[in-house]
Amino acid sequence: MMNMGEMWGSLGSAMAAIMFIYTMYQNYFPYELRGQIRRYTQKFKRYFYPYIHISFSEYQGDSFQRSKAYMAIERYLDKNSSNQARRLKASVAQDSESIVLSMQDHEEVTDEFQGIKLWWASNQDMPNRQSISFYPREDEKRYFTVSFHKKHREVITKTYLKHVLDQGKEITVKERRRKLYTNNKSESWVGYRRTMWSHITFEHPATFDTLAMEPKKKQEIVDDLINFSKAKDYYAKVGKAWKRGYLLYGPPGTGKSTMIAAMANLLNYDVYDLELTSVKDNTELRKLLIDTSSKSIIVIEDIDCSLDLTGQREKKKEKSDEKEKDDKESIEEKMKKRMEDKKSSEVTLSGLLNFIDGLWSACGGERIIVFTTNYVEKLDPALIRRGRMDKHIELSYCGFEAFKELAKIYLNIESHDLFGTVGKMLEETKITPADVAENMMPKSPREDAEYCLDRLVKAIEKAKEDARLKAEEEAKAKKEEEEAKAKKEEEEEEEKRLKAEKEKLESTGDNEAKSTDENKTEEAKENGSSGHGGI
Ligand SMILES: Nc1ncnc2c1ncn2[C@@H]1O[C@H](COP(=O)(O)OP(=O)(O)OP(=O)(O)O)[C@@H](O)[C@H]1O
Ligand SMILES: [Mg+2]
Repeated sequence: MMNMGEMWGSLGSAMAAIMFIYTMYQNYFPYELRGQIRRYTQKFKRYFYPYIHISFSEYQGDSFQRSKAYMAIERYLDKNSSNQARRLKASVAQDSESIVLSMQDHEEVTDEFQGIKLWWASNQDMPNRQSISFYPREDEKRYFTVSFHKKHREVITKTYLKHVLDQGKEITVKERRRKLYTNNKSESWVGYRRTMWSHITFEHPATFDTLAMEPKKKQEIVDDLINFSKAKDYYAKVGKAWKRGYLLYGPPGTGKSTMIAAMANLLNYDVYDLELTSVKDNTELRKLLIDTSSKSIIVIEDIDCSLDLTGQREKKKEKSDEKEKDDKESIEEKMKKRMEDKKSSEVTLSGLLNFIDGLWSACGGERIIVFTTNYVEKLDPALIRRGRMDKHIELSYCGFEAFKELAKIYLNIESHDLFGTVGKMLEETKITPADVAENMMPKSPREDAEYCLDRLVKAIEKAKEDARLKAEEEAKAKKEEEEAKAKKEEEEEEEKRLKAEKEKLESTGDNEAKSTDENKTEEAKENGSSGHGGI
């Protein structure tokens, strides 16, 4: 029989032996073999325990891209494992500024779902050191394994894994830096890297809080957007592609572009600013569309100028530009330019309609399409019918409600003696929120609320006066035009009258001459016959 002291002694030696083996294992055992050992231990375990293991590789098949599922699981586990795993690695995730902690290879963490316990392990297959590989994936075969009891197979495969992927994707979207894309001319689409779209980080500060418009209308738009972003299942149920079209229309400076930025910031979407004039034809348009990512806003600004159906602004501009260049450009150059212009404008209305609601637009899902225009009445009704452009939003001149919001944003005030005056003036005068904002923005610390409001009052007075003068000028021009028209009509009338008179005179002159001739002939006849008769 061992006494207590001996027992503690042998326990201590056993512990020391284990510690020794562990240290040897950690320090001297070849790293390459450790993974193998772990694998065999796992195999052994699997033999005895009724567990199911599902693994997700970092690279799938021949693809050079990391598997989306692997990346989603990585982000999901990062969030859930960093307080469980002991060995973590830190990195800066792509498109994100924050440091991401993720579990090291061969670490294991647990997760729980609807009361079911699961084990996630991150594994790495040992690289074959004998061969040198060009591709990273050949060298580092990483994969995640999830293990669970086989009685939960149904729940895990059908619900849990979807939950993990969705959550992972959501985390990625939340943490990423959003991008603002613009389309390149198709000449740069070839080569090693396809560059249909160029991008920069999207950092527009506009939000719906800083966008001044009638609060009720604003809330309605915000609700509409949030509703859309959460309605994946609803869209699937009713058999519609998960996209929504918004038409923003109104005069320049009323906040259309600002609203797009606010939409992107609200929903955390990327923005694709599509310049239609640099798209060659409908096929290119389709290619551009399928190269956009999900959770994005595709914007076509000034749609009335982009297509051939209208095109006032662009054409006017081109005409005046052309006039200036007229002397400098040779005829050949002009011809060449015209040919190019023609070539570059082959996007048709039907092409655009297909772009919006054709089959391709359903690929990828969760997209918002926004058109902006200053002249809604010029657009083809087919383009803006509901279903294509589901929501029409008018952004108009600054009303009192919008003014109050701007005063709060720019001057941090909710009331002032001058509010009444401004309110009354805004009812009578058309001034854009851009002008109101500009006048209310303090340009130096000395410019307080009173000073800025005073400046605004003067600006509205000036706008009113300008509008009055413009109206007067227009009325004068109209009157002059009408007078000129009336005068011209009068002159034409007079001319007609004179012509008719002349014709009448001529015809009477002719008749008289004719009748004189006839009389003479008659007389001659008579004389002749009497003469003859007299012989
Ligand atoms: N409703 C608004 N609330 C807050 N700021 C506004 C609003 N409307 C315009 N602004 C300000 O005016 C500036 C111009 O607005 P924006 O570019 O959005 O006008 P727009 O309607 O897109 O004009 P355009 O038709 O010429 O493109 C913005 O920088 C913004 O600060
Ligand atoms: Mg704009």
